[in-house]
Amino acid sequence: MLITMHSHPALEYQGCTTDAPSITGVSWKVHKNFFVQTKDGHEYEIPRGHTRASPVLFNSHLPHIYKDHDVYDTSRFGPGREEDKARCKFTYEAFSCGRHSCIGEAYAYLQIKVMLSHLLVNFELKLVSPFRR
Ligand code: HEM
Repeated sequence: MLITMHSHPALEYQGCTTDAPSITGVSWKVHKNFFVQTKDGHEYEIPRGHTRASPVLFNSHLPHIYKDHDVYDTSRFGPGREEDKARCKFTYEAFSCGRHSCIGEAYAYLQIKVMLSHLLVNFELKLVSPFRR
């Protein structure tokens, strides 16, 4: 099946798809000791050989980073707010960060937009339950 990309106003800026991949988790083995710092300033050393797990769903809803952290609000990533960049370059980690971050990120966003475009262009959508505030 060939799916073509139709542009749709709802998909104009990246924020509309940025929330979609925020439910994954990342874990890997630590190859050399490193330090992490909590928001209260406490430092912990993570020793070599340990497995580091990063629950992306949890990290994407931290109240000291994201305003109304439990609300599905794609505008939080848009111009003027950019909550995903407010703290540091590693705040948004759905595609991981650093040297081994996802090389398919841009492609994944493109695919999500193609899928959403296809749904918005071809179907009438309505909420069957009230929108959670
Ligand atoms: C919503 C879709 C996607 C999500 C949420 C996602 C997420 C991630 C995450 C979190 C990592 C880091 C894993 C780690 O540190 O252990 C990763 C790595 C990677 N991803 Fe994705 N990914 C997505 C789609 C894709 C696509 C479409 C491709 C290729 C076409 C791709 C290719 C890769 C590759 C090759 C790596 C390994 C990079 C490295 O180790 O240097 N991903 N992805």
